[in-house]
Amino acid sequence: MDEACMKKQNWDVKETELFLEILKDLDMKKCLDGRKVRNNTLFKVAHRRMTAAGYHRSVDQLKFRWKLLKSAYYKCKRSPNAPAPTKIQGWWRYEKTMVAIMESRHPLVGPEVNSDRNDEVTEDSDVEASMLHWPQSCRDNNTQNLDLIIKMDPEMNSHLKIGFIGAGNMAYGITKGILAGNILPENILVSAPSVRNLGRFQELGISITHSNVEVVGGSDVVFVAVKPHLIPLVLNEISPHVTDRHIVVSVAAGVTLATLEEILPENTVTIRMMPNLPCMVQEGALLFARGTNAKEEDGALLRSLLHHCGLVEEGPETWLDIHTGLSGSGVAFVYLFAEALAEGAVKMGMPSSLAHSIASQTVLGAGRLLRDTGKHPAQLRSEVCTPGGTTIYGLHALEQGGVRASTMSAVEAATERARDLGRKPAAGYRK
Ligand SMILES: NC(=O)C1=CN([C@@H]2O[C@H](COP(=O)(O)OP(=O)(O)OC[C@H]3O[C@@H](n4cnc5c(N)ncnc54)[C@H](O)[C@@H]3O)[C@@H](O)[C@H]2O)C=CC1
Ligand SMILES: O=C(O)[C@@H]1CCC=N1
Repeated sequence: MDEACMKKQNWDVKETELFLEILKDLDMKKCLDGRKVRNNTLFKVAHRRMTAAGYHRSVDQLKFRWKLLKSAYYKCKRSPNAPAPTKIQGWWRYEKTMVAIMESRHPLVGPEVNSDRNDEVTEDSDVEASMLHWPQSCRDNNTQNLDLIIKMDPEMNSHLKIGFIGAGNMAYGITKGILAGNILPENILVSAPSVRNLGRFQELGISITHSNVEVVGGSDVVFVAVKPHLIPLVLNEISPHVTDRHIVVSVAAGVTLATLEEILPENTVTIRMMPNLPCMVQEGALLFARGTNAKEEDGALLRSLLHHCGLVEEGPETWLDIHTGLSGSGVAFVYLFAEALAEGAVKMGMPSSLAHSIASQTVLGAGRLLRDTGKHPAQLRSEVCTPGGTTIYGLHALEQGGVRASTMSAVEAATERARDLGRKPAAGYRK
């Protein structure tokens, strides 16, 4: 719906009631102490929920409506016997919910907040002035912010429509992680040119299509999960259909935000992300960087959507290629090591299947201990090494084989390759 059309439409009772229920449900009282950007997050969540329910209002329109409602509330509070406020038709229908929202304010709210008592507004009032505020306590800690957002709205993403362009291993891994959260399969749509990879998505109850454009038309968050050399082709195809409703997330190795932004319409919210395959079992390691138009709340939304995939971190774009070497590809380096461990045991006489299952459990156990204790790997290594014992003999052999240097070189080579793909996306990339 275009903006001019939206502006002309008056709010009806059902729409206003839904809006207030959403604000009440989002526990607005927690957001009332002084931060514009947090406030935007709340209205953005409300916007997405309203859209999912079929009401197409912009974030600014929601803020303005809230401001009028708040103004009416204060008028009534000051003069209970005065005639009903005229700015909100049928005010009496909303009064109870407004009281419930306004009078359950969070104890953190300071005097600054009460300045909104002066909100005597007209239709021409400055929308920005109606900003709500977030608690000071969640200002500088991303994880805490995320937790708060999710806590505020455990259903935050449940109405979001998620699309995948490309139905390969990575799309499948991320999908499995997302489904472990509160997204239902019917809210996901996946496209690929052939049916070859789509069957396993169907088995999860996910809708499939051969049309990338259909995916964009039916999604709020669009993951582009095709091989890097196909990114320009796919983005050029979907570009005319991308709007400000969308967050476009590319997971393609090497492909830069600049490339995404160059092809997609101006102002598109883009995010570049590097996941890894263990998303499939909710043990992924994901790093993302936001594009020029992606706001902090877009990052928060992505984190909350993906937090069942595993560790989700945000960083500068320059780290994305490094993360590709460390973790995107690093998973394969660990598999190679696991395979070699098992082969060593086979060489010494153990049956292959037992050797492989013990190798995988060894990698899993070592990884969990490393992550859960937070200890440096060298510390844990020393805890395994008895002086003159077996481990130090084995470690010596590994060092003689240059395992440390070759592992570092592997991360370096994969990082450089990702950088190279970013410089010339089609260079030597094979399907
Ligand atoms: N496999 C991995 O472990 C990781 C992969 N990535 C990235 O994820 C992306 C996808 O990689 P994989 O899933 O491994 O590849 P894949 O080859 O398993 O999947 C690619 C998918 O794209 C589909 N496709 C091809 N042309 C298309 C088009 N024009 N429109 C829509 N779909 C099309 C294919 O049919 C296939 O389903 C790559 O860019 C890669 O760099 C990132 C991190 C880890
Ligand atoms: O090998 C690749 O290019 C992709 C990116 C990271 C893992 N797999």
